[in-house]
Order: sequence, then C-alpha cells, then structure tokens
Amino acid sequence: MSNYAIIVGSVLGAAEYVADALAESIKQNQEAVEIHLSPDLPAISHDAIWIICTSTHGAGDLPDNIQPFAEQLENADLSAVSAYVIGLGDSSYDTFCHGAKTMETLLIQAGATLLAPPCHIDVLTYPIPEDEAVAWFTSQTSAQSA
Ligand SMILES: Cc1cc2nc3c(=O)[nH]c(=O)nc-3n(C[C@H](O)[C@H](O)[C@H](O)COP(=O)(O)O)c2cc1C
Repeated sequence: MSNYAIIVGSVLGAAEYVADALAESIKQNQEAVEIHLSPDLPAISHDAIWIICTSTHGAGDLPDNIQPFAEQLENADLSAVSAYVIGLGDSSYDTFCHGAKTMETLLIQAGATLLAPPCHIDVLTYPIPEDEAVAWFTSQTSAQSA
C-alpha cells in the first residue's frame, strides 16, 4: 500500500512536474507513493495521504483530466481521508488558484481532513514551482512528525 497518493490536475505539464518532484522527495524518505494522472476515486486508497496537485485553467476552471474526479467527490464519503492541497496559478488572473480552491471545498464537503492550509504557488513569483512545492511539503511533514 502506498503512503501517499498524488492526484494531478494539469494541462501544460507544470503540475505534473510538481507531482514528480514531490514523489521523488517522498521516496527519498523510504515511503511509497502513487501518482494519478487520470484520477478515479475507486482506484485511490483512503488509507494513503492524498496530495491534490492542480493548476487552474480557463476562467478559474479545473484542468480537464481532474474534472471527472472532482465530480466523483461530490457524492463521496472521504471521512477517512487526510489530504494536502497544492495549487499552481498565475496571480495576474482574478481567479488565482480557483482550481485548487474548488478541490479544497470538495474535500471538506466530503468530510476529508486537511493536514495543512493549502499551498497556492504563484508561477509569476516561482517560475520553478516544483522547488517551492517540495520545500513547502517538507516543512509540513517535518512539522507533523515533530
Ligand atoms: C489559458 C490559461 C488560463 C489560465 N487561467 C488561470 C486562472 O484562471 N487562474 C490561475 O490562477 N491561473 C491560470 N492560468 C495559469 C496556470 O494555472 C499556470 O500557468 C500553471 O502553472 C499551469 O499548470 P499546468 O501546466 O500544470 O496546467 C492559466 C493559464 C492558461 C495558459
């Protein structure tokens, strides 16, 4: 069983790079991780810690690849799930990181526990968002295990 499930929403690949970098960091700590690029709720363990890693496109929309998963969450019971949310966005949009905010709302409505306030990464400030994401995630997991 994986310790972590990274659930990716990406159009152009940046969130996928972030997921890959997070997975590398997790594996270095001898923990198991699965990346879900076409996430499907029944295939994702509720015992793993979920990391939702999504960008925003359109006018505050979720990427197409994660939209079916978002719909599955609408009627789900996630009371056994603990999760982190990492959003990628561009602050020149007034819908900055709305995709990640949508996922946060869905998780909470379904009863999941957020292990930390979401991390919203502005790609204008952090052109290499995976570095920022790994630094944030490492600080969160260190705080949890302290
Ligand atoms: C057509 C288009 C629409 C976008 N719309 C938004 C938006 O509404 N809000 C936001 O925060 N970022 C928006 N972005 C920025 C992307 O979320 C950002 O570039 C992100 O890094 C893309 O990640 P991805 O490659 O994983 O899809 C948009 C980017 C594009 C190209």
